[in-house]
Amino acid sequence: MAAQIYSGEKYASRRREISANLAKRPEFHDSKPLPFMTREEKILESSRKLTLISKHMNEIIDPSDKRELYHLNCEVLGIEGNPMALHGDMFIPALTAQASDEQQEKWLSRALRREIIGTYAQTELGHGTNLRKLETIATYDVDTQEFVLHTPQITALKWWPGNLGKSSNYAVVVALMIIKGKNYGPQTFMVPLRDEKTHQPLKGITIGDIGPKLAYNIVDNGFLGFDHYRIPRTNLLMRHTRVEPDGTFVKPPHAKINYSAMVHVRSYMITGQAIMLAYALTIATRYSSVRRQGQIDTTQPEVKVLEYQTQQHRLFPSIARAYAFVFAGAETVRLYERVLQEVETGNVSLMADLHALTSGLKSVVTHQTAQGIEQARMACGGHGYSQASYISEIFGVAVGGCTYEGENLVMLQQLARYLVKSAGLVQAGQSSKLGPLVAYLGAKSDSTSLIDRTPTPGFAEYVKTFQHIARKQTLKAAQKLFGFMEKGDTREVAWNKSTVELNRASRLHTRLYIVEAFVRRVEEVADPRLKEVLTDLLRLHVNYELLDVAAYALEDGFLSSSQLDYIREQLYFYLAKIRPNAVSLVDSWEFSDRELRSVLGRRDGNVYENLFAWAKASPLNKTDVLPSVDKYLKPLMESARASKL
Ligand SMILES: CC(C)(COP(=O)(O)OP(=O)(O)OC[C@H]1O[C@@H](n2cnc3c(N)ncnc32)[C@H](O)[C@@H]1OP(=O)(O)O)[C@@H](O)C(=O)NCCC(=O)NCCSC(=O)CCCCCCCCCCCCCCC(=O)O
Ligand SMILES: Cc1cc2nc3c(=O)[nH]c(=O)nc-3n(C[C@H](O)[C@H](O)[C@H](O)COP(=O)(O)OP(=O)(O)OC[C@H]3O[C@@H](n4cnc5c(N)ncnc54)[C@H](O)[C@@H]3O)c2cc1C
Repeated sequence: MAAQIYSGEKYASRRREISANLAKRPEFHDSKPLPFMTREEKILESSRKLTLISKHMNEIIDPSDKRELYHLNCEVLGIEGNPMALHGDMFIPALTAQASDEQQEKWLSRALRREIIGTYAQTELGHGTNLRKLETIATYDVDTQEFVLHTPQITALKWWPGNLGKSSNYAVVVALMIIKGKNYGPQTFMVPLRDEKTHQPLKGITIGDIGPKLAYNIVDNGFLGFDHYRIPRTNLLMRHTRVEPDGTFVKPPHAKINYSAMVHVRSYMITGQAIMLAYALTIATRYSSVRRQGQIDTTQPEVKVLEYQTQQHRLFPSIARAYAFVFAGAETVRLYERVLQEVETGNVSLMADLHALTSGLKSVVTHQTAQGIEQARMACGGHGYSQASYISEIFGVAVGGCTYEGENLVMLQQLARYLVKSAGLVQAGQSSKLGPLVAYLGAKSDSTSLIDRTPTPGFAEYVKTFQHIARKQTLKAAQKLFGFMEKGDTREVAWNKSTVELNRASRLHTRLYIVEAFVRRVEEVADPRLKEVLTDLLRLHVNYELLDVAAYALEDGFLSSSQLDYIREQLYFYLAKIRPNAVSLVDSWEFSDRELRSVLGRRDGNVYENLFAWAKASPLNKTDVLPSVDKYLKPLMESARASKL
């Protein structure tokens, strides 16, 4: 099953080898539990381990293999980030996709060797979503052939970029490019921030950390201001865009090619989110198979809480989602790598499809992942609330994905633009022009679903029902938009009046895609035992997801209430059928205890002994009487007692 999750036996067994290697190297392990450390201690500890990784990487992984590096980072550094998180996640991808060969020779090679540390500085105090209104300006000075970076007001300060505050000495900075008074929109520049020897900020640079956050606190998200700070013309990243010495602007082959680092993260983060969801579910499912509370049959002993249907309903649909997301994530990464290669040859035709797909997936997956992690926390009762479970940290890190790389409700609208265009083609009788991701929009729907009406061994009837729902909502939302425009609203006003419905269409389209990705993967599985288990999980998934959106199919009679009853019964049937495999389904992700960092979710299942040992290790328990008690509480109680006398 691990080979299914990790897209092949090769990587699944490499993960095992890497974990086994690390198990024998205590210097790579956390020196104490992360929840007991201050932010400063965590950053120091993470830097220590990062240095070890850099020194010994070649002994443990193939450094050219991104997935091996990712696994090494998960095991050793964990999810709370590290001082070079953005270096790998965005700085290198930005240089790879946007720097010219010459620039790559100069900077990318140094970045890969970790001679320099970089980040991606785009968001500002005043603007994150609306990139066209960024306020940092890069004005071209023809005389000196330099760009002058400047922060004209407080809202123009870069704000949020990961590892900008303290760790990075370079950044790919996004700024509005002004040449001879003309604004050429957001462009990307390679900018030195700190002296390479002393790490002191360079003259003209104001820089620092923005303070603690909900989670992800090992990362020093930072602020950055420029005071007429000069960089050479050749620091504009020039793989696709160019500015000649005389200030002539050479347009890229696609207007949004500079957004590639964002598309990179959106493509990869689907897998990252699936893994975080699977972390929380591993913890909660293992714990639920140890925790005994209450009886189902009063003549019998107390049961494991995993026997309760409500507990199964709380956890198993999310287990199915984690599998669905990891399968969909593998597809987005493949598409991203393909688009990257095609762009190299000047073919930008798939950029819009990739952007639409990743915008939708990013939004739906992060939202459902956060929901699933929070349910996993609640499934652990009181102990879920303790940081010993580590689920609150997993939630905090994962939920950041709803905001970063484009706020979810904004990114759903990006997909909606694509869907509306497609709906326009359908309306104009040009369905043959629809791309493969939206071809279903042009197909004719049956009048009713055949679920429970015809013997259906496969998933075709379910897929058709999801298609019907997504198609109906897309065409309806587009019609609403066109209707407002026909009545005289500008497109922008009409768009704003239709966005709730448009975003619903985007979600339904994306949920259809996730179901289809799951079906595609299950159909490929050759081993009959694995196929059976995955088919059960997929059955659970389609019934659960369909119930969740059933209103759309009920309102036009595509599904009847008796079909809905059938879907419900199927859901309950598969909850029970999956129960014996539940622990194996989470164990198949093969997370080591080191990687999970959860006292509650350890493989040995010794929950109570482990919790007690953890509590005893709490720094507060080093002394029996805390200084705060001596200083305040004792005098308080003493004076209360004295006043009573
Ligand atoms: C897209 C915007 C919202 C709007 O941009 P514009 O205003 O410029 O565009 P328009 O809305 O007018 O649209 C015009 C047109 O362009 C199309 N478009 C837009 N973007 C793209 C694109 N990227 N590609 C192609 N086309 C694009 C759009 O569709 C329109 O087309 P039509 O006219 O034809 O309809 C934009 O402003 C925007 O993107 N805003 C969001 C800003 C944002 O995302 N900021 C991100 C900042 S960086 C950040 O947040 C970093 C966080 C990093 C955290 C690190 C975590 C990493 C986790 C990694 C996990 C790895 C796991 C690996 C696992 C493994 O390996 O196994
Ligand atoms: C953990 C974390 C890490 C980050 N790392 C980086 C980084 O490394 N580099 C970097 O540059 N940035 C980074 N960011 C910033 C991040 O990319 C932005 O915060 C994000 O893109 C959202 O933009 P915003 O903050 O401007 O939100 P806003 O756009 O202000 O959103 C506020 C609300 O307004 C709504 N809204 C905004 N515009 C519209 C619209 N057009 N239509 C409808 N509703 C709208 C949103 O839906 C939301 O409800 C990070 C953020 C976080 C939380």
